[in-house]
Amino acid sequence: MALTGEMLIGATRLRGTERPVRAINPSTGEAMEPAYGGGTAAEVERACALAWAAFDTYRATTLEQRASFLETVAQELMELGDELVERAVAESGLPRGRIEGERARTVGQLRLFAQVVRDGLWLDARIDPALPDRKPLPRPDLRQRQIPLGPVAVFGASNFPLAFSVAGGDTASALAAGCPVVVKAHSAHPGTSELAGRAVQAAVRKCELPEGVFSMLFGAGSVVGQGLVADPRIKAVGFTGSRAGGVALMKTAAARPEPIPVYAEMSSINPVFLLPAAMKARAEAIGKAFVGSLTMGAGQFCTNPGLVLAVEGPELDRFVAAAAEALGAAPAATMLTPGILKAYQEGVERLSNAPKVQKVAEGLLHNGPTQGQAALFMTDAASFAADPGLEEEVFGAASLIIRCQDTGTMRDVAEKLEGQLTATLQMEKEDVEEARALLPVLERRVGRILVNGYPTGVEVSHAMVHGGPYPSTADGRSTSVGTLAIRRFLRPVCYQDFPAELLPEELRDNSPLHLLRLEDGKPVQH
Ligand SMILES: NC(=O)c1ccc[n+]([C@@H]2O[C@H](COP(=O)([O-])OP(=O)(O)OC[C@H]3O[C@@H](n4cnc5c(N)ncnc54)[C@H](O)[C@@H]3O)[C@@H](O)[C@H]2O)c1
Ligand SMILES: O=CCCC(=O)C(=O)O
Repeated sequence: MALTGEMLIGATRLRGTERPVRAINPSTGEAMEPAYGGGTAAEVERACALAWAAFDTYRATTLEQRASFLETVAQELMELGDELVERAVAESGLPRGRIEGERARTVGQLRLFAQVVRDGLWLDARIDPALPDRKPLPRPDLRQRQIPLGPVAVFGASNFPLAFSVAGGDTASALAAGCPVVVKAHSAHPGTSELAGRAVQAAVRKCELPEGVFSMLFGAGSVVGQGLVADPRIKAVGFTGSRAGGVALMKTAAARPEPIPVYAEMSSINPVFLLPAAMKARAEAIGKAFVGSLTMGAGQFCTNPGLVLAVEGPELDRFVAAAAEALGAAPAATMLTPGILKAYQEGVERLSNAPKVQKVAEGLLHNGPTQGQAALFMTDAASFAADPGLEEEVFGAASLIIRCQDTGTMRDVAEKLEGQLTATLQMEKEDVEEARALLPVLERRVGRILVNGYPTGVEVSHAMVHGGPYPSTADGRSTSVGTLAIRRFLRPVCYQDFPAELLPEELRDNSPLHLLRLEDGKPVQH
């Protein structure tokens, strides 16, 4: 498919007139064709108007129609074949195997949401039958279901050009909920975005849905991004990126005459707690595996383990020696964009110059135009507490070890950490009491707690939580990965004393949908 450099507004394609961007191949430094002109307020207006016009028709689609639409998007993505993979590799600098895995994850999550839509549990149908004879007051007939919020603005993320981008998790969950989507494509991978966007556009056409179910705009965050979030027809936002970007969108959304939810996934340093018996038993193995997780994808994961806590002593020395050896052999890796490399280098510089922080290892020297060199630092708990800057995410393969006097100090540090996506415990049976004591602190601070694993590599499933308290996300009550992500784009409506013919199918006494419903407080399968 020839790339055109055009935006997708409903069923049409349109060249943007604002300053064009070209993708830079980060492996070679070369600018790639075609140029992508940016959108203006007029295109934001058109995409939002179409999305709003499509909303009532789209949300009225049957469960089967909507599920089959999601499956068609997955199919269209797969039919792009190698072209999608090659373009994503070229635009991101990520290896082919990683992009192929990401494509499988992307189509897998679309198909998983299709199953979720079909089973209808997300409608959360509830019926409290009328109690006309109840004293002192009768109870009315009350029936509740979830409905979609309305059009959603989705910001493609730079670091997952497929799974967190145009047809990624935010788009899949919003479409599953019944919300039209307007994507603000990320300028780092415009060609990948065009291909994925055209796959979604083709699926809309094939499934005979209203054209406004999906649009995709290129352009500046200040024009297209801000314009979308401020538009009164947009009712929610999905975002993965920088803390500054996410916070700017939260402010715009909160300042609207009608504020809307922003589900922004921003910054997390994902602490790893090395408990004493685990360190005694396998400090070297932990050190080596930790470096594998730290350097995966040039460290450009929001789940990257950027902080390690352990009790000082010979076991920690063994861990540091093993990690330093592994890191010392880690090749420099291509980062997504020159801007992301620069931010990473500045972060490493900041840690290198911080008083009481010691560099314990660095990866192999870079030899490409956009390559980042891994780095490992160490400090003590008091110095960490004294310098809030040490807690800032360094997006890339850099991590900071905190030497603690004892496990109580590890808990004290945990207690003061900002909200995180994940926390990891490396532990043995003998560490159970220490882990038990840490658990309440971690539950208050993070969205996912892992034992004897590493946080990178998020499973797309029903029980997954990829979220956490601020600033890891804007709203810690949600997840952006896994089927629970659909809830972000829904809200409950209650129908009181409705005649049967006016009720939605899922709430009728003899519903043809055969859903599991909560009837008078009890689950009933029809
Ligand atoms: N935690 C994570 O998962 C994660 C992922 C990617 C990037 N980052 C961080 O973000 C930095 C920059 O990377 P990036 O370009 O991917 O993220 P970014 O936040 O700068 O941009 C993401 C998207 O948001 C838009 N945007 C940014 N600021 C905006 C604003 N004020 N108003 C409206 N729209 C705005 C951009 O145009 C882009 O489309 C990285 O160096 C890294 O620190 C973090
Ligand atoms: O970068 C954010 C997402 C991380 C992720 O999905 C993973 O670790 O698999």
